[in-house]
Amino acid sequence: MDANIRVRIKHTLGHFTLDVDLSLPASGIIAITGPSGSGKTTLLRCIAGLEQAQGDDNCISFADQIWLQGSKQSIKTEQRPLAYVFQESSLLPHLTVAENIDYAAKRSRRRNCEPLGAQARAHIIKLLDITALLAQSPEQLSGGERQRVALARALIANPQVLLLDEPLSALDMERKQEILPYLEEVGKVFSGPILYVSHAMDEIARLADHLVILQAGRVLDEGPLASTLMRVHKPIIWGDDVMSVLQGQVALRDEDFYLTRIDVDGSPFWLRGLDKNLATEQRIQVLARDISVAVAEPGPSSIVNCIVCELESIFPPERGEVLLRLRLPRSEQRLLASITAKSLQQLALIEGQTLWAQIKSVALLK
Ligand SMILES: Nc1ncnc2c1ncn2[C@@H]1O[C@H](COP(=O)(O)OP(=O)(O)OP(=O)(O)O)[C@@H](O)[C@H]1O
Repeated sequence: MDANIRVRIKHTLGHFTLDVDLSLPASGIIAITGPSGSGKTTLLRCIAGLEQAQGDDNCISFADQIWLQGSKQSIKTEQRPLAYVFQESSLLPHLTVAENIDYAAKRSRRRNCEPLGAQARAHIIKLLDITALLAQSPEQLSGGERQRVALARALIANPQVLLLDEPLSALDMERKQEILPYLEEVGKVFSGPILYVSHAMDEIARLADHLVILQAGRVLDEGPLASTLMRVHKPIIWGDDVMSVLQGQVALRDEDFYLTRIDVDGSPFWLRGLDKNLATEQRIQVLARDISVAVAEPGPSSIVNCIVCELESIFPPERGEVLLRLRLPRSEQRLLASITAKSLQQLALIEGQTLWAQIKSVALLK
C-alpha cells in the first residue's frame, strides 16, 4: 500500500485524547467511522490544521510534503493543499453560487493548488449538475443542492486531498439517495485521497475503498473495505447491518427474467434489474441476515442464489446470534452469514466444512 498520508497524532481535548498512527492510501475514498465521540471530526480537523496538535512525536505528511512535524514545523490550514466539506455547507450568503465558486477558486492559489482551467471547471459544474443553480443565492437552494455546490466549490479549488465530514448527514433519506451518485462520480474523477467521515454503513459500503474504524480516540481497525468488514466489530459499528461487500463482474443479462448475473471469482450472484453493462466491474452488498446456510445441497427453492462455500470461521455467539465467515471457492473474498445459536448447534457446524449459502437478496453498490 502507498503510505501517502501519514498521520501520527496524540492530541488531548478536555477529557478526550485522540491517539492514532495511520498510513493511508494515496487515492480512493477512505471512510472514517466509529461511534459518536470516537474522534472522527477531531482527526479530520487535525489533518486540516484546524486543530493544533501539540507534541514532539506528532507528524502529518502527504506525499513528500510535511504538514506537521512535532512542535517545530506546522503548515497553516490555508497553505495545505486540501479542501473540505462539512455537514452543513458554509457557502457565503451574500454571494451567488457562481461567485462562491469563483471566490474558492481564487483562494486555491494560496493553498498551493494549481488553479483549474475553464474546461476543467465546466466539467465539474456539469458533473455535479449545478449549471441551473449558478445565478442563485445560497438561501434559495435545498440542502442537497447546497451540498452539491459545496462539493463543486471544493473540487474547483483543485485540492490534492479532499476532506468530507458527514456531508450527507443533514439530508433526509430521499435527498441522500439523490446525492450519492454525485459522490460516486467525485470518487472516480478525483485523483487524490478523499477522507470521508460517516457513520452510515450504507454510504460506506457504497462509496469507500478503505475503512478506518475509531473507538474512544484510537484506531480499532483499518484496511481495505471488504477485508476490514470481514473482521466484524459488530456492536460497535454495524448494529443489525452486518454485511459483506464483494467485487465481481457483470457476466450475464437475462432479459426474459429481468435479472443480471454478477460473477464473484466464478461464483454467480443474481440480482433483479438490467441496468448494468456486460463485463463491467460491479460491487455488491449482501446482508448477513439475508443468508441462510444448509449442510447439503438444497432442493428446488424460490431463492435464486445458492453459493457453495467453505465455513472458514465461527464467531462467538452473542445474544443467541452467531456469525459465520464463509469463503467463496477459489477466492479471497468472503461472505458473512448470521444464524441463530440454536441452528449452529442443530446443524453441528464445524470450521472447514462445505456449506450451501442461500441468499435472499443481493444489492448492487457502485
Ligand atoms: N474543543 C473541545 N474541547 C473539549 N472536548 C472536545 C472538544 N472538541 C471535541 N471534544 C471531545 O472530543 C471527543 C471527540 O469528538 P469528535 O467530534 O471528534 O467525535 P466524532 O467521532 O466526530 O463524533 P460524532 O459522530 O458525534 O460527530 C468528544 O468526546 C468531544 O466531546
